[in-house]
Amino acid sequence: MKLPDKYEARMEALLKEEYQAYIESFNKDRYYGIRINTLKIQPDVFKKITKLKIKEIPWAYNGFYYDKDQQPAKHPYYFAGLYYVQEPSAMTPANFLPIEEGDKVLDLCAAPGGKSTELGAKLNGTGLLISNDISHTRAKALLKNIELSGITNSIITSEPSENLLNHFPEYFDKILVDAPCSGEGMFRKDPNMIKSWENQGVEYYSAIQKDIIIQAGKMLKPNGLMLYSTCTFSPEENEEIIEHLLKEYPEFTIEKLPMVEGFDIGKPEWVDGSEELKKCVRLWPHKIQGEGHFLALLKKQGNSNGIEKEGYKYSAKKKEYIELEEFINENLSIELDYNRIEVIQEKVYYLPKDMPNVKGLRLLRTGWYLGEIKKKRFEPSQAFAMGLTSSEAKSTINFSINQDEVLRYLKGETLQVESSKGWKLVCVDDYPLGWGKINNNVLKNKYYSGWRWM
Ligand SMILES: C[S@@+](CC[C@H](N)C(=O)[O-])C[C@H]1O[C@@H](n2cnc3c(N)ncnc32)[C@H](O)[C@@H]1O
Repeated sequence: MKLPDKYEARMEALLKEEYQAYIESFNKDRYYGIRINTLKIQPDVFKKITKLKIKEIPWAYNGFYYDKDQQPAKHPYYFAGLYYVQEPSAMTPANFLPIEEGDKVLDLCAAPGGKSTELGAKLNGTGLLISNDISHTRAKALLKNIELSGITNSIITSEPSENLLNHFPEYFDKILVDAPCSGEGMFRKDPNMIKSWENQGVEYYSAIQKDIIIQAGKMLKPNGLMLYSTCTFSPEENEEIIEHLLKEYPEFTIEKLPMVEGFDIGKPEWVDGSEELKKCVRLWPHKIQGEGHFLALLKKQGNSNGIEKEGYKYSAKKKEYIELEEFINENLSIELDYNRIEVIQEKVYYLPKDMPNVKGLRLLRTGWYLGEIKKKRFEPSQAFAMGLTSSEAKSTINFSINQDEVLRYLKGETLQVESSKGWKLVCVDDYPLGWGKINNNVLKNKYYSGWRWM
């Protein structure tokens, strides 16, 4: 791999005697990982049911390496949302941000959702997750991953950080800023990053990151925690950004992060910064089995309770959702708080508890999209299926992983299945994949066409 001369010279000047080991890491293979979605399955249970050859990642209790000749994204368990395919080092930011159930969490730069899906799993259906990305196109991929993971308490926005700040000053308990960066830590994984580094380098991103971290800081409640991460090495995008926050905002302190074997500390000497920066963490491809990353956990000191935002005015009217209620009574054993239902142009959503007022924001999703009312009938959505467990459905079609019907279902085929008439939650080994409707032992396939197995 040919790295830009300018880049090599910078890295040599920074790394000195370590530089050779760093450069040699480019001759080795990159590492591949999956992260288990604990909303759906625990890692020890997954280990028992999977045929993938996997090995624990030391810094992520739910992360596993897999061999590169395997294709985990081409497996029905992936379609059931049991795991997310993620570069191993990229598992650190969401794993190291201590989320507690009930927290209000912001993932500011969230697409395509590698970290949001873990934050949502840690919330375990409680609190609120706002996942945002300035890019509308990338936010659509985020939406898919949130839905596939079965996260039901999230709001997906597509806004620049300053707009979010206008809505949410001192509102969040936890914030993840996985900042846009020059991507130096991903050169081995994705050589296309080199071109983009040459086009928009370190200084371009450093200026953006300085704005973003200050805006994020203002959205954090006193006593809240914010994790800043990048997948790049340049001090201008890492220690310098943290130093900038501490100068502008002396209420912030750097908190210690777990140090796993091979992790390196922050480098104050690279930015003429305070010794505190040593509490930041650096991941290097020549020291660990993963790509490059930078992490800093920041606490905002203070003792107010933050600024409570005006709550959302739930306005559910029974006549709007009567078909949904009928569908649930007939097919499911779940209890919904019907006050939280919202119907917009026949589309039915289950809004998060403690939903904030989001008027004026560009929204891709508010809460759990349950389905559509079509001709006085409720038609459940793919996202509804993904947020359920098999035991919550009164009637399922449960295929075992070895049955060829699983792939045929995921490809959208109509299947012959002996079963009673009506809606069925179609599952693989008891994990929901989507909906089907039986009539005369024929399963009409309701798997969302945009997600089909190709
Ligand atoms: C490193 S990527 C995020 C990856 C993501 N956290 C994940 O794990 O899948 C950075 C993201 O920041 C977004 N971004 C850039 N500028 C932004 C801004 N001002 N506000 C919010 N998002 C921004 C980009 O569109 C990009 O998707």
